[in-house]
Amino acid sequence: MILIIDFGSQFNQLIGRRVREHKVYCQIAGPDISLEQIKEMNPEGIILSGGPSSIYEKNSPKADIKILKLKIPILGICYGMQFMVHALGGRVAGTGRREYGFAELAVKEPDGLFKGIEKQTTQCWMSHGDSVEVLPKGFKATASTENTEFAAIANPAKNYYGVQFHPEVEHTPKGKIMLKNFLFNICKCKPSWTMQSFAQDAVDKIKNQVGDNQVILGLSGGVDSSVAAMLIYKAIGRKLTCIFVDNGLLRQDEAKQLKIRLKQHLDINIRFVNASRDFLKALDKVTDPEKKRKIIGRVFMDVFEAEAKKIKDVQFLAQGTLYPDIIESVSAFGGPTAVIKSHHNVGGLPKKMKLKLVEPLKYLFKDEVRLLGKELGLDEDLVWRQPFPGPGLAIRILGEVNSQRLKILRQADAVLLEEIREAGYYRKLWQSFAVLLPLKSVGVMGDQRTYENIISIRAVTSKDAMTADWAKLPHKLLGNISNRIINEVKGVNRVVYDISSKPPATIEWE
Ligand SMILES: Nc1ncnc2c1ncn2[C@@H]1O[C@H](COP(=O)(O)OP(=O)(O)OP(=O)(O)O)[C@@H](O)[C@H]1O
Ligand SMILES: O=c1[nH]c(=O)c2[nH+]cn([C@@H]3O[C@H](COP(=O)(O)O)[C@@H](O)[C@H]3O)c2[nH]1
Ligand SMILES: NC(=O)CC[C@H](N)C(=O)O
Ligand SMILES: [Mg+2]
Repeated sequence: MILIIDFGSQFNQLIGRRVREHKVYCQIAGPDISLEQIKEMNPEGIILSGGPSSIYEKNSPKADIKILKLKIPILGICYGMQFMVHALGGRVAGTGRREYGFAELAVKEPDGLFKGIEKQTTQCWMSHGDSVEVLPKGFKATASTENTEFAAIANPAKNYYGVQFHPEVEHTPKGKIMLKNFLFNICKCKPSWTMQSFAQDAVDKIKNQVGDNQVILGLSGGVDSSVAAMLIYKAIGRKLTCIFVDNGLLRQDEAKQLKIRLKQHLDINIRFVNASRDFLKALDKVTDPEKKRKIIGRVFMDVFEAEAKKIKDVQFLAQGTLYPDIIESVSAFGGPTAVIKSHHNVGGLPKKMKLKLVEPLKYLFKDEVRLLGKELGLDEDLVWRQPFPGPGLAIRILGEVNSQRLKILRQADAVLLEEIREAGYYRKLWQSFAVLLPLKSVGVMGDQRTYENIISIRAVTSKDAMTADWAKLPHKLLGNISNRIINEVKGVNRVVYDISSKPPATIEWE
């Protein structure tokens, strides 16, 4: 396995992905990971990620410099390389020669990271203000750009490599080869990590973690929690009880349909709990998005704890949390990445919890979970279900959430989904849904003045929800959706289309 030490780069999840694309398992840890922990993990190689800080600043994140004595190959990327240089006695400084975006990389020798890259120059993608000025002993420059003499460095005797640019982004076209060289030629990894081996590993880990205890799992009918349920069921069988919570924030007929479907496809203990009243009561008059999310996280937990009490020996709560849920929710390792929004299952959880978490998917991305689902034999329909957030319609009703507004949004959303499905767009889109705005506008219907609600259509394409683009839906389809919503949903007289990407917007509106 490869250990990635995260200094707060926006791209660290991408590094992980790239490593796994080469069928090598990896884990990401904060710079505060101890030497003992690293030894226990016994990685074949360590990748030090980039980060927003400058190494010569007093409080910049630093890993234990003893990792440089472990005789494990190291690849430092950007800040990661600067950390390594600084720790080994070289010099890093803000030279004023900043580089953002494309740069032409002149490779000195097709060896080490650059093995197989025959061409003398290739493109790379840069994002830095600091540069290496003096190399530590034993290092040489292996590539440079116009502004950066030490764009890539190596100490082959020790298997230490550093790059100032980012090999993990798509804009470095040969980045894949460089990472491959690091993994297979330098670290001598074997490409043996597959979804199958991941599943086996995950099952073993679950067994270890929970022992003879009972586990409850929040089952939403989405792909993540369904896959988590299958893994845990494999590990502990009937000691798993799934709990499906109707929080009153689900889409039209969803609770009913899910009940039927879940029973059909997953032969597992499932309890259905209707807690709509608790959720709606707690959300009464609340308009702030983060408050809504925290309230929902808390009520979910109240329900889970109450259910746990009804079963003997429950100490664990399992969830289908994925890596992007965590990235956006927490300021990673107390450090540099910012909180974007509190996903109900991560940042929305209460600080003190009686139940311990089991989250077998927390290092995976959605497309990986879908592959895993397929591998485990999960029903096609479930594998390809569009994601639906736990806080449900509450974060798609801007402003107050009440039963009247829920009714409007449910109807509009049902029309939208029906049209999207009929037009053959459901699977092509990451998500497609309706949002109810906290505004009214004037219209004229049957010669009468109306003053009614506005629905926004949101449809996006994405690979992993970290970034997303608004979908270029055909005008005819948009027209049909708009017509039908205005005609069929009482209380709506205007429909708009959201044409913002993520970033700078997010997929959900709250
Ligand atoms: N209605 C619900 N009842 C029980 N647990 C839920 C419910 N909604 C969400 N959860 C829990 O919160 C986790 C995160 O929700 P999320 O929507 O991200 O995942 P999912 O529903 O499993 O999959 P998808 O992203 O495809 O909807 C779920 O995996 C599940 O454990
Ligand atoms: O289970 C969830 N609990 C949450 O609190 C939550 N918030 C956002 N999402 C889903 O995450 C993806 C990214 O959403 P954003 O671009 O809005 O951050 C999108 O797919 C969102 O639907 C959530 N899922
Ligand atoms: N992307 C990075 O890792 C940047 C490193 C450092 N902050 C610099 O500006 O050089
Ligand atoms: Mg969901």
